[in-house]
Amino acid sequence: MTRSTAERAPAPVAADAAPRPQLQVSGVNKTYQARRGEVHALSDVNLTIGRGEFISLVGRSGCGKTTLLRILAGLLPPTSGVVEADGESIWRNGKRNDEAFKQFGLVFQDANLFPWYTVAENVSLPLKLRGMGKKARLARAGELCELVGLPGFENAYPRELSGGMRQRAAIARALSYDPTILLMDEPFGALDALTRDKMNLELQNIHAQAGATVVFVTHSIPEAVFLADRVVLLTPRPGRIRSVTPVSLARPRSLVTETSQEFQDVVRVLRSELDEED
Ligand SMILES: Nc1ncnc2c1ncn2[C@@H]1O[C@H](COP(=O)(O)OP(=O)(O)OP(=O)(O)O)[C@@H](O)[C@H]1O
Repeated sequence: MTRSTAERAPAPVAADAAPRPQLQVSGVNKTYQARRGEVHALSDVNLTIGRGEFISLVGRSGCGKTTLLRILAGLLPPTSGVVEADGESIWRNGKRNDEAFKQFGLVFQDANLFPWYTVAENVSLPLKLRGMGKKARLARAGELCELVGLPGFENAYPRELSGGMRQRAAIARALSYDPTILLMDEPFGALDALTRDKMNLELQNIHAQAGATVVFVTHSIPEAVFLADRVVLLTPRPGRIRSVTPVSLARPRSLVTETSQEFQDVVRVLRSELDEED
């Protein structure tokens, strides 16, 4: 296992070298103006994310995970620094580049489904907003329900679904317009342990099929390691990248993977890094 600390933005590459990374975070800082004074939430964050890569973001409460994800998601401007998707800057002078954000899908801890819409209507809502006709978008919703493990629930209402099923519908909705980048903020944080295990297995399959790049925020180190190609550990006050740990466990991973020595070694290293902060 090779590891790097506080990854820096790479040097520019020649035109004929490897393709450009999908997401590039360079020198990002974020300071909030709070009543108790300034909060330096992120300090000099540098990260390069490849196409199709699965990145888990972990760290103690308050280390800036959500702040970083919200900056990537176009919901919060950085105080300084650059974020690029496919070489396009997604923030310009504090203003969002809406064109660049069309390729992003977002999933949060709360599924945020509209209770008066069926699953299919919720899942296909982004397609409606993009002007797709009803027949085509409901057909697409059917495919997505299949993909996320909700076949036969197209006409159910959110109140008829379990928490895990609602999160599946939220993932299907985020995938409806084929985003190339999926940003997920503790999507399974409110689920019980067994459902969470199941959702992790399914997310792995969805990621393999949809091929999107994923940035996944979690408090759970085992969950982070199970899902990720690389785990990014943030430390607080101010939030900065402490380490980037590649996870080379073979895919597809199963629950048996978690009993392997390699899995447990990676989890132990990350836990001990967190403990060093105490
Ligand atoms: N709107 C805000 N105004 C002022 N300070 C904020 C605001 N949002 C976050 N912060 C502060 O910025 C820091 C990073 O917060 P953030 O929510 O990004 O951390 P986190 O790692 O996602 O935490 P958690 O794991 O608890 O969700 C914290 O010190 C937090 O108090």
